[in-house]
Amino acid sequence: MDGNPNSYELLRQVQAALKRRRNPGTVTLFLTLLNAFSIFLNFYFLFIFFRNSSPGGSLQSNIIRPKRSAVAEAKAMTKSDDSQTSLDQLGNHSLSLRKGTEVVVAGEEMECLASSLPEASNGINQDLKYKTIKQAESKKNFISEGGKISMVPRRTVTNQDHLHKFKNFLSQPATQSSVVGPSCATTTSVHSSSAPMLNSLTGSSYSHPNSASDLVTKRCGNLNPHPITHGVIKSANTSIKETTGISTDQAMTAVQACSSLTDAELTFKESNPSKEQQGCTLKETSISNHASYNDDVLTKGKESAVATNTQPEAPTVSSDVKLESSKLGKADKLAASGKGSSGARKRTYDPDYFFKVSGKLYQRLGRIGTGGSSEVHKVISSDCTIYALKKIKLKGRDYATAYGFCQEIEYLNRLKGKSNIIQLIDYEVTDKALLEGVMSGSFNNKDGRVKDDGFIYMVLEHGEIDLAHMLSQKWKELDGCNQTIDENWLRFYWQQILQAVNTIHEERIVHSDLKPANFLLVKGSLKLIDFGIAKAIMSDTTNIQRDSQVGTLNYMSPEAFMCNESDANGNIIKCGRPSDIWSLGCILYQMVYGRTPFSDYKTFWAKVKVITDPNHQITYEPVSNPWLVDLMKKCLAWDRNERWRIPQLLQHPFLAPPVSCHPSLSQDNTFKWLQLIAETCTCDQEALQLCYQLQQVLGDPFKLITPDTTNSRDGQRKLLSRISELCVHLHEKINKF
Ligand SMILES: Nc1ncnc2c1ncn2[C@@H]1O[C@H](COP(=O)(O)OP(=O)(O)OP(=O)(O)O)[C@@H](O)[C@H]1O
Repeated sequence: MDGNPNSYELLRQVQAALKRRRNPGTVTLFLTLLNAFSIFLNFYFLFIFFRNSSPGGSLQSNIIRPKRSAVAEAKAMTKSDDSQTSLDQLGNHSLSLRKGTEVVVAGEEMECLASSLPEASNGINQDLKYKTIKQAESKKNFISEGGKISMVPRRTVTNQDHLHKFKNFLSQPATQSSVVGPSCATTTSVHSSSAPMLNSLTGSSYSHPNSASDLVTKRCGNLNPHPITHGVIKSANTSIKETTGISTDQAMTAVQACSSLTDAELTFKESNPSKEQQGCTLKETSISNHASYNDDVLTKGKESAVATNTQPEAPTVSSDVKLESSKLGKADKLAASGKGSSGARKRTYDPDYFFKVSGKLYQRLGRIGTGGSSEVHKVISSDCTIYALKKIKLKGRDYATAYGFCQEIEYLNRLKGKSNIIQLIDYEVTDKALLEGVMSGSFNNKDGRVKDDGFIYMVLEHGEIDLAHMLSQKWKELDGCNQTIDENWLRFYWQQILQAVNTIHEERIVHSDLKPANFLLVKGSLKLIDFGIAKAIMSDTTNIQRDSQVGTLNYMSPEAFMCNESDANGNIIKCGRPSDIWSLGCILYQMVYGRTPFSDYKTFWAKVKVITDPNHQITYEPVSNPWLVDLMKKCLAWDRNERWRIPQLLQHPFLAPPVSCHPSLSQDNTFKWLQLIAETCTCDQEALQLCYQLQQVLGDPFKLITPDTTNSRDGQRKLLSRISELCVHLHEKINKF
């Protein structure tokens, strides 16, 4: 009653007033009514008091508070992107809300709120939460919206909006941060659609199967039914020394090949010593390992050239391998074809997929080219280096030719370490007598033919593309543009060609088969290949006498056709360095005009006739740089003694910068003004050419008029009109600048 002092005061005042009005009956009745009203009021306030202090009194606020708290937390967490705790909470919240949405159709918010109450912080136990839900369910102030039963009171519409936002957030693709951490599993179950993508980004256990190394393993697994260890993959990837020009398949094949070879090496680390070759360590043990490995492949039916076997069976065959490797020479084919394998597993390699050279195995990656006498294959060694393997069949060839092929090995050995010559890595001549004869210079069976099924194998540095292909590509690019090959491109490669040939000439070797196909681009530089018909120059003479007439028709010098014949003076015609220079002239001609000088002569005899004719004039169409024509002429002089040598060619003005293309201009003061003009029109090739012609006419007028007409009016007129003609043209050109 302390809580209602004003009501008593009011009562007393009413009683006093009534007494003053002296109406006792009415007053008594009124007082009775007033007391009754007072008692009712007391009960009413008492009821209100107890109602407010009961658990039900705080219930409503509890319902609202955690609801707000949940939404606020959810909102806060949508903003949070890096707090681990918040992310964990997000995982819990998202799961709870989803559960509420799916299970409790009516009263989704209540279910959600009950399960989302932060138990530790608000101290409400599960029972209270249960009561909260029940009491809330029993309330009558629910609304129905659009046919959907909603337990949300009207005054919590704003909270409902937040919840919708929160749910929207959950239905969006999860952010990267949402999948990080231990909650990602939960998140994955909620975001089923985005889970796979998310998993690949996480650092959790989900991410592991998709990690980069596993991807490699998986990819390799597609090709290779057997698992490849991480170590093997790593080793393969890091040791591939050259991949240029390998297709993805080839690269994968190479990696697998390496993995198989490396595995074999790891497994078979036995007593065989390792050898250093060209900076690459190739283990002898790999021979037998490959042999055994490939025999496994064979036994399994030659499924694939790249199939690798890292299964534990490999070590068990090592002893067989060693026995077998000694018999490989004859047993290879038998083993390969499956013939002769009398139950026991043959431990040899499959020649369809591998080459064996000097006991080392090289896996085939594909055929690069076929020459007149050989096949060239792209191969990969056990240390994952790409090489070219040249295979020459000897059977049926005359010994002179076979001898020449063996000599190629000798020359390549001599030219080891020369940067512009293709490097010989390894070789094998199966006809040992032939090789010994060549090496010792004592071979004398030059008339017969090779009867045995012998081969020459040469493992060579691998080139990307040969000059013939480069040229045809270049001309294809220019096709229809009415353009000539870019002069700088020409200068760049011409210089490299000259330097390569100079290297062999300095070694007293004449190549004799120079042509664009025999210059290979290796890591951006041209290197000389194919010394099959090369000849060494004897020490007592500058020329060599050829045993047989060979070469490639379009590039053959006049003397190459007449080799060993007698000239008009009765001297034996020999081929030497100038013969190579002629071939270089043909290559340059092709680089400039896109065809060889004698390509118009189609038949063999027509070509022979025209090339050997000293009076034949090679046609040179005008080109922008007149020095180029001059350079070609210096190489294609019919008389071999007139041809320039390589050191001279390397100094030719064509290889010098444009302004100094006209050296005489700078040497003679008389022509200083011409030089100045030339300097101002370096961008205009026609103007440059006019300067050059003017300089020639002024410098050497006898090219235009004969000495005896110099003093005649006609001669002088002719000279002056030519000079003025050139000056007028040059003037017009300069006016256009
Ligand atoms: N080391 C190499 N790397 C890449 N490709 C090569 C290599 N050696 C040769 N080739 C390719 O193989 C082709 C034939 O090679 P090569 O000229 O050595 O054989 P050949 O039988 O002597 O040919 P030919 O005598 O007809 O000129 C070359 O034109 C070139 O395209």
